[in-house]
Order: sequence, then C-alpha cells, then structure tokens
Amino acid sequence: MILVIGKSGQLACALAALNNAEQAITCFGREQVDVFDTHDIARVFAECKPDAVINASAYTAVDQAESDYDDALAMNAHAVENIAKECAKQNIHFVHVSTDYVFAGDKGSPYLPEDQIAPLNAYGRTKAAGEQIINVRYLHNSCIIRTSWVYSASGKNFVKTMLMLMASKPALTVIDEQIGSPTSAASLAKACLLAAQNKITGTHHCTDEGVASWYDFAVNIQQQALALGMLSKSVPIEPVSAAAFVTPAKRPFYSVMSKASLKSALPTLCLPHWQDALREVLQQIQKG
Ligand SMILES: NC(=O)C1=CN([C@@H]2O[C@H](COP(=O)(O)OP(=O)(O)OC[C@H]3O[C@@H](n4cnc5c(N)ncnc54)[C@H](OP(=O)(O)O)[C@@H]3O)[C@@H](O)[C@H]2O)C=CC1
Ligand SMILES: Cc1cn([C@H]2C[C@H](O)[C@@H](COP(=O)(O)OP(=O)(O)O[C@H]3O[C@@H](C)C(=O)[C@@H](O)[C@H]3O)O2)c(=O)[nH]c1=O
Repeated sequence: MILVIGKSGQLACALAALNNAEQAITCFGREQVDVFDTHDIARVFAECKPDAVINASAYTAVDQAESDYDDALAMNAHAVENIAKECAKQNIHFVHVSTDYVFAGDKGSPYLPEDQIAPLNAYGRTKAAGEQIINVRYLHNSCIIRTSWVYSASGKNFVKTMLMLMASKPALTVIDEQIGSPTSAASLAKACLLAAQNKITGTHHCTDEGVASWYDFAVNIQQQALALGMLSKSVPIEPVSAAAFVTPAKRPFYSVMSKASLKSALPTLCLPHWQDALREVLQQIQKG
C-alpha cells in the first residue's frame, strides 16, 4: 500500500485517481494524520504499514508566503522533517515533492537536479529548507521530485484562474518573460507513484514536455477552451513584463528543468506535451 500525506490537494487527488486493485493508494488528510506530531505520524505508519509514503501536502500560496513565512516553513520544512524522520525509523521509502521556485532562474538552459539552488521568494526558501533536511539526513531512503506550474481540474491553479478571468474580464495582461514547463497533476502523480514503487532515491525533475511563458500558457488555454466551446468569446491577452504585473513574491525568469535523470531512473514513464495534457484537463473541467 502507498500512503499519501494530503487528501484535498491537486497531487493527492491525482494520486487517489490511480488507486486500483493492483496498487492500493490511500490518501490521509489533516483529519487522519497530524504532520506536526511525530507520535501521530508514527502511529499512522505503524497501523498502515505502507510500502512507501508520498508527501502531497505543502504550503503552496506563493504570494501569501511572503507575509506568512513561519507557517510556510512549518509545513514545507518542519512537517517534512517529521515525515522523513519517521519513514527512516520505520524503513519506509519516502517520495517528497519540491518546486522549480528553488532556482533563481538566471541559468538560461534547463536546470539539472544538482545545480545550485537560490530561491527568489519565501515559498521557494521554505521548499529549499525541506529539500535540505532530506538531503542531509534522509536521502538513503528518500527521493525529491521537483516539478513546476502544476494544474488540474480540481483545486486552485493558473488554468482555472485564467478560465475565470477570460469569462469575466474584457482583457487580460499576462507576463511573457517568465519561462517554465506547465505540468498536469496527473503526470506528476504517475511519476510519484512509479518513484515510490521503484524506490528511487536522489533528486529528479518531473514536468510535462515542452516550454512556455505564462503568456503562451494563457493564450493556449484560451485557444483550446474556445475550440471546446468552454468560452463564448475571445478576449485580448496582452504580453507584459514582470515589472508591469507586480506580485508580492518574485518569480524566476527561467525555470525549465532537465528531466534526464528521472527518465533514466524510470524508463517506462511517459510524459505528455503540456498542450496535450492541458486538453485533457480542460475536457475534465468541462465535464464538471
Ligand atoms: N501547485 C503547483 O503549481 C506546484 C506544486 N509543487 C509542489 O507539489 C506538491 C503538491 O502541490 P499541489 O497538489 O499543487 O498543492 P495543493 O495546494 O493543491 O495541496 C496542498 C495540500 O497540502 C495540504 N496542507 C496544507 N497545509 C496543511 C497543514 N497545515 N496540515 C495538513 N495539510 C496541509 C492541503 O490540505 P487542505 O486542502 O486541507 O488545506 C492540501 O491538501 C507540493 O509539494 C508543492 O510544493 C511544485 C511545483 C508547482
Ligand atoms: C492571474 C495572473 C497571473 N499572472 C502571472 C503572475 C505570475 O508571475 C504567474 C503565475 O501566477 P500564479 O500566482 O497563478 O502561479 P504561482 O503561484 O506563481 O505558481 C507557482 O505555484 C507554486 C506552488 C510552484 O511551485 C510553482 O511551480 C508555480 O506553479 O502569472 C499574470 O501575468 N497575469 C494574471 O492575470
């Protein structure tokens, strides 16, 4: 059995959808396990006896983290340490998920897992702290999967924000100078499950194929949503600089990540192009 910490989030829901007769996947939310209480984690692990644990819980509100650093750090580092420590004690394989926002975004070519991290914002710093804890003490039975720009039919994400704005605003402005790789939660879930089943260790990168700016992503969301009849009219989308769309948290200009190490560790993993994955998610949103 694979135990997922987290129940209502994008990754947790996508992992729950992979539960079947061949692979039992159980998702535990905050009602079932208190990630801040090591005794509670120990009790849950001893009761469930999982073959592996996937941590799908995190503090993910990037802008809010700027003024809520302690809560973000508690979830993205202290809780991670609690889970990792108990996994090590009970000899359970641990899959943890991190972010492209640990990188500064000034490399200009795809980041490798071993490249230096230098987060620009509070969320990225808390995720880097979580990585560091695993790297220093728990890497023998753990892996870190960094991903980026995750979206799904459930939860809060850029795709759903754009659909809402496209249906309600006369025009949009979207940053075109931050480049990354959109990733569907379904793709990430498949990679995490394979990583758990194969007990891979080390740090790896998992995103859907292809590269986009947030502006490219928004334009494609609108094109595909119009083609599917999810939007009745097209609104103008203006590409703007980051300086013209000010947010509390800084984001990296370029956070494309190399997936080579993950592909070599998990040769059966198939990652779709982000535009194909987007179509599937839009169809799911349409079905409701
Ligand atoms: N979303 C993205 O674009 C990206 C995400 N990632 C990483 O991927 C992983 C999964 O992200 P995603 O699924 O999108 O995240 P979501 O924000 O969709 O879900 C996060 C989950 O964490 C749970 N959680 C938050 N705080 C607590 C807490 N104090 N106690 C217990 N549970 C808590 C939430 O529970 P509840 O709903 O009850 O609050 C929720 O189930 C995370 O590690 C994230 O950092 C990496 C790159 C991009
Ligand atoms: C809503 C909106 C956003 N933007 C910009 C702001 C920002 O630079 C970018 C994305 O904004 P969002 O706030 O939706 O996404 P953001 O919270 O930055 O998404 C991040 O989440 C965390 C959890 C991660 O780990 C990252 O990989 C990444 O997915 O789009 C516009 O330019 N125009 C808009 O109308």
